[in-house]
Amino acid sequence: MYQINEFNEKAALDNALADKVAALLSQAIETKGKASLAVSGGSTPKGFFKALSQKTLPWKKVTITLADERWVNIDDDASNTKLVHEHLLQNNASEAKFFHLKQGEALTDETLTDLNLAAKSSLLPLDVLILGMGEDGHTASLFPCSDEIQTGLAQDNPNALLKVQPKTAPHQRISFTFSSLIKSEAIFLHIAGAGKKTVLNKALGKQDILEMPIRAFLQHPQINTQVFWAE
Ligand SMILES: O=C(O)[C@H](O)[C@@H](O)[C@H](O)[C@H](O)COP(=O)(O)O
Repeated sequence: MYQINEFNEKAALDNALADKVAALLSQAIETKGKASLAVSGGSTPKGFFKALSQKTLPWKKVTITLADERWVNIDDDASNTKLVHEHLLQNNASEAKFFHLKQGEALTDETLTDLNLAAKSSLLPLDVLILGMGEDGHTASLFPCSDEIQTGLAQDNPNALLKVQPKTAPHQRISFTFSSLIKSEAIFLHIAGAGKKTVLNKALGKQDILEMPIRAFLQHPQINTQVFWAE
């Protein structure tokens, strides 16, 4: 299921999403003493990150991570870790903890196993998940072009994370699996621009999740993905 929340301009969208996420994180902290948030990279979220970073909440009790990461050095401009440190882990949110997906030099099977164990024990299920969407309907690093897409979307995949080698985007990736992301308490799809609305309408028009992986979230019968969109 999904619900579309439309805004007249991106600043209003970013502020509304930041308000909503701040409230959900505060609620999780009140309920269980901690909260976890996974965000996506790309160009869309910078304004949202800045707005969220300025919110007043017990940030020391929040752990932030990424829905996916490019396996590059964290000082590389392509790094989502760099993006989050420069735009979200600032201001009040600088007190939050960060769970690094990019750990070590090579993404070896051993590294992946260690990350899976750590994510499952200290992070999952997520309280709040912010997804982006590419023009091809990928989300996180669940790319339709990748050989790993069926594994990445498998509802019974016991793993939290997987390696992905997209064919239409640069860099080896590490991504949370659909099976781990769909268990998030609250899921948002954050998109902006007319082009992304066209992609969203295409995603809503058919069922094939291998063609457009974002469909696996939008058409899930129990999970209500909140789409936040502005022109
Ligand atoms: O690592 C990444 O690139 C993201 O996690 C990816 O899933 C992103 O959210 C979409 O590609 C949308 O990116 P834009 O916001 O740049 O359109």
